[in-house]
Amino acid sequence: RRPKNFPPGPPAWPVLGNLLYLISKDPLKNLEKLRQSYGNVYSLFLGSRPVVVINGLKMMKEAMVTKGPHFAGRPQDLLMNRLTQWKGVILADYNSAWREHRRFDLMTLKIFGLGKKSMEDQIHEELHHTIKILDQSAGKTLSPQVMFHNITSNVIFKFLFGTRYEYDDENKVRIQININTITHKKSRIPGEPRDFIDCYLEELDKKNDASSFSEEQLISQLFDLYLAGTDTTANTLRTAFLYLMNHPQIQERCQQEIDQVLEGKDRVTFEDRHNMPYMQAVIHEVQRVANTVPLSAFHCTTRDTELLGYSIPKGTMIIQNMMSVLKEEGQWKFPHDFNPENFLNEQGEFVKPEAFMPFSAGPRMCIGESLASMELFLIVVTLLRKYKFIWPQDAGEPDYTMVFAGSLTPKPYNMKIESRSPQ
Ligand code: HEM
Repeated sequence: RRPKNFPPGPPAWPVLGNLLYLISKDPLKNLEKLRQSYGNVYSLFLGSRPVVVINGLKMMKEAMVTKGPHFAGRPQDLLMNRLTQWKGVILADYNSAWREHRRFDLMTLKIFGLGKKSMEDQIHEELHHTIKILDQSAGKTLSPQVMFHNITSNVIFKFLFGTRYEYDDENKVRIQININTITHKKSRIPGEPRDFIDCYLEELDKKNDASSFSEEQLISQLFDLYLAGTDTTANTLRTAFLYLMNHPQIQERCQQEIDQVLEGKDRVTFEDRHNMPYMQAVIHEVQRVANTVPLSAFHCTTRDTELLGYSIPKGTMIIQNMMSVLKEEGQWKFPHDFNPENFLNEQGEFVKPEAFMPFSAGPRMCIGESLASMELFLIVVTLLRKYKFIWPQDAGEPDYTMVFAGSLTPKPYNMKIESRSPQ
C-alpha cells in the first residue's frame, strides 16, 4: 500500500511490486511512459519497497538543489552496501564520514591537476600512447572499446597511485590497489604528496579520535574513484565517435575549428575550449544524448519531506530519471535529435542550458565533473585533429540504441581511421 499522500503510480503486484518495469527489456522507456501517465513525481514498488521517481528539470532542481539535504541520503540496505562495508563515498549515507571524504576527494582532485597543469599533462601522456597504436592502424578498421577504457583508466590510475599501467598488463587494477597502498607507506616523503594515496596517508597522520579517515576507507575511496571515473568517461567517448562518424559534416566542422584555433600550436590545452564554441557544443551534445548514468546513483530521503505537494517519508528510495531532463521538451531546441545547435545561441556562441545535468546536481553531484570534462575535450580534440574517423562501409546502418547495465553504453562498433595531413 502507498503511504498517505504518497506520489501516485501504477498498481503493484504481490511480492514483485512493479519490479518488472525496471528489469524488463527497456526500463528507461518504461519510466518515460509512467511519467506520461502519472506526472513528474510518481512512485513504484520494488518488491515491497516504495520508491519515488523524479522527472523533469523543475522537480529535479527542487529535490536535488532547493531541498538538497532532504534528498541527499543513499539507501543503506542494498547488497552493494554490504559488499562495500558501508565505506567509500558513492554509496555512503549523508553523514559526517561522507562529508569529510567528499571534501577531501574534491580538494585532492584540485591539488593534482585541475588547479595546476598536471592532470592535463597526464591526459596528453596517455594520448601519446594511444596515438602510437592509432598510427599503426591508419587506413584500417579497429574496435575502440578497449582503447578508450585504457585512456580513462590510466588517467585516474595515475592520479590515485602515481603510476600508469601498460596496456597489456593483465594484473592492472586489482593487485595495484593493495600493493600500492603498502609501498606508498614506505616510499613517501611527508609534506611532498605524489598522488591521492600520499595525500590520504598525510591525513591519517593528522587523524584524531573523531576523524573518519582509516586505511579501510582509503581502499574504498580508491575503488570508488576508479569505478566512478573510468567507464563513465570511456562510454561517453564511445558515444562521441559513434555520432561523429555518422555525422561527417559535424566532424568536419569540428576539424575546421580545431585547425583554425590550434594553428601553429603543438597541442591543445583545456583553456582553448573558450575559443572553440562549436567543439564545446558538440561534446555537450554528445553527453546529452549519451545519458551515460541514466538513473544517477539511487538517493534516499534523510527526513520526512514534500515534493509537488506529495508527502515523502524519511528513508524513501529516490530514483532520478535523467533522460526526462536531458531530453525534456521545452528545455531544448531539438530534444530528440543529435544537434549541437542545442548548445549554440544565434551568434554561434556556446551556451549551456540549465537542463544540461548529466552529472546530476546538489550535494551529491558528481565530484569528477571537471576531470571528465577536461578528458572529453582534450581527447576528442586531439584525436579529431590527427585523424578522420569513418564509419566502415560494411558496418551497415548505425545502431544508436544504448545498452543499459547501470550505465548506458553504445553497442560495440568498429571505426576506420585515416591520418589527416600533419597538423
Ligand atoms: C562523463 C563522465 C561522468 C558522468 C556522466 C558522471 C555522472 C555521475 C552521476 C550522475 C553521479 C550521481 C550523482 C547523484 O547521486 O546525484 C555521479 C557520482 C559520482 N561520480 Fe561521477 N560521472 C562521471 C565521471 C566521474 C569521474 C571522472 C569521477 C572521478 C574523479 C567521478 C566520481 C564520482 C563520485 C565519487 C560520485 C559520488 C558522489 C557522492 O555520492 O557524493 N565521476 N557521477
